[in-house]
Amino acid sequence: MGMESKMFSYSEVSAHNSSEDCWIIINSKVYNVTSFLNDHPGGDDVLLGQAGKDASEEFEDVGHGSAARLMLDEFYVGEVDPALNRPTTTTNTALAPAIDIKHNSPKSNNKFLYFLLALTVIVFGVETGESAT
Ligand code: HEM
Repeated sequence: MGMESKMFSYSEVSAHNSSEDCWIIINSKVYNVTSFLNDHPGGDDVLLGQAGKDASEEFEDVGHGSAARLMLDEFYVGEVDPALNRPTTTTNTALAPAIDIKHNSPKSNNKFLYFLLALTVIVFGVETGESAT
């Protein structure tokens, strides 16, 4: 019964995307709502529409009351790892695998690689600028 919470990546959560196994993310917390699908006052279809995804905005937009917020604890299974956090737009995630291949550690921090890339661009920019003058 440790206090530490289980960490999941977005791709791990996204595998739980069916009516037999339905996880959703709300405000960086992961909820297993499989058993709640039939009981949700807003219907199972809206939950299944968000299955395996970040439903923070959708959850807030509905204006869920305190009853709904209190229920969240019941379904809590862990958190999404901030280091593996990505926007829900699919465009950016496409970059991640290509960068991971270049790095031998699976725990590699892509932010650091992006920083190095930015630094390289800046340094080359300055060099080019200097030689042009
Ligand atoms: C674990 C997550 C969720 C829980 C525990 C939950 C719980 C509830 C509860 C208790 C209500 C009744 C009204 C209230 O108390 O505010 C409700 C209504 C509703 N929920 Fe959720 N909800 C969850 C996620 C979602 C998501 C992700 C969506 C949208 C994609 C959604 C859409 C709705 C809608 C549209 C209603 C209104 C139904 C109506 O008034 O006819 N819910 N929800």
